[in-house]
Amino acid sequence: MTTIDLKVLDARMAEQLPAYATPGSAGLDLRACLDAPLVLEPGQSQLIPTGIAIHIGDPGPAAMILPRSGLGHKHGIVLGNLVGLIDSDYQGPLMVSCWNRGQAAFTINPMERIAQLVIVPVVQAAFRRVDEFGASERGQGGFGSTGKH
Ligand SMILES: O=c1ccn([C@H]2C[C@H](O)[C@@H](COP(=O)(O)OP(=O)(O)OP(=O)(O)O)O2)c(=O)[nH]1
Ligand SMILES: [Mg+2]
Repeated sequence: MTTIDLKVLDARMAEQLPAYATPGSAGLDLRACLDAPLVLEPGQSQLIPTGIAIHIGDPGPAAMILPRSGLGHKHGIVLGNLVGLIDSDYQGPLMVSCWNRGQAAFTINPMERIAQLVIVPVVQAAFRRVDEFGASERGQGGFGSTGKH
């Protein structure tokens, strides 16, 4: 288990800090720290505060914000940026871009769970400039190039 510094920016979040719902959960649900219900019309997106900030402080891990499957599949509520990537040196408020890609208006209620945070390992790479790559089985083949006879 990795420990990450967290600031409570909205007092309501003090009672419900992000926590894994089950021992095997990969994601921690993020809540909409709204003062009033927010109606997202079809096609509309809105940046919503989560009431917390995190500082990972180590380039090894990063955090990703992903949609919740139920909201995305049943109601078309996904992320305006598709995936949110939280840098290890970011210290500002965690924000969720909610996008209603569906056909009907959807109301987000205060403190509703709107997305999930996943902590992932990151490899930072240095690039070594070369003129030729060593041979590989795939070479330059891509975009459906495999499995053809
Ligand atoms: O869904 C998101 C995505 C990003 N962030 C924060 C954390 C992240 O570290 C920072 C910058 O995000 P990103 O690098 O994806 O955005 P950018 O458009 O490249 O902005 P910047 O120039 O600040 O890097 O914004 C969020 O709070 N929520
Ligand atoms: Mg950036």
